[in-house]
Amino acid sequence: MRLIPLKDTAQVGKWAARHIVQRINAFQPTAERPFVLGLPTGGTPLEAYKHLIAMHKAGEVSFKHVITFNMDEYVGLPQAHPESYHTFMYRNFFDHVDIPAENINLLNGNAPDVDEECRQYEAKMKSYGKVHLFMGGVGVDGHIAFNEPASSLASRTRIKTLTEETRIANSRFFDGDVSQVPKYALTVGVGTLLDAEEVMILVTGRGKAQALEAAVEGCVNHMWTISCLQLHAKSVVVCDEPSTMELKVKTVKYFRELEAESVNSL
Ligand SMILES: O=P(O)(O)OC[C@H]1O[C@](O)(CO)[C@@H](O)[C@@H]1O
Repeated sequence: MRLIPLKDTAQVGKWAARHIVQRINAFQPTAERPFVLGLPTGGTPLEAYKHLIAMHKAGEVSFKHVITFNMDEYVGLPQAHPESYHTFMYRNFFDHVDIPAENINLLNGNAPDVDEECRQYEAKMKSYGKVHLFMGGVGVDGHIAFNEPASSLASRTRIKTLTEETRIANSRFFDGDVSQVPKYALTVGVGTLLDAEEVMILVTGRGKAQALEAAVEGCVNHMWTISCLQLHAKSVVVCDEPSTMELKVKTVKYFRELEAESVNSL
């Protein structure tokens, strides 16, 4: 695992965007051989999306031959709802870059048969071979995508019940009213994420400190599904200073020295 200890949210977003752009450009995608990118929603990746848009507008990257798969979507929320992950993605990213509509994949939380929807999503992902890079965030309770505590570390895309903690955390997007936050979501599984060639997780804010500790210093455990990163051959965690509050000083120092070149390049 790589841990990139940065100062603040702005640096985390910039580092993440630059990493994605480097990966896409090094891959030299074409229509026949597209780059497959997994994407999250939430407050954490907003800075990364802003930087990706800026880099696109500066001519540094094209998304013409990039296929995207989003991590998750609420169940039962109309697609056009301002807080659906569908709306989020178009508003914060897709509407501002050159990605063709047919390259965008989002789970349909209103599908008449959600199990079939999830099966088809996995099958479509597999049809491209693999996801080359999956970007994600982490929940306060350590969930990765919407794999809440005690999700199987072998899980695939499926419907999940959201915990009260997650619904309270996300109520900030629903006028602070928990009752408006959907109770269920469709989400890629932990196993789905582990199949990606590379997983990059962004962690910002004091509220995520315990989750970061579980990811980096804890044991692999289904109660903190973020800890699955320790099983991945190529995972990178990009974090800000407040989120490192629960890590040992020596852990942060170790990674700061190890990643000095990368951190100082910002
Ligand atoms: O970035 P936020 O808003 O704290 O959200 C955290 C988490 O919520 C989810 O976005 C739900 O998809 C998680 O995957 C994400 O990491």
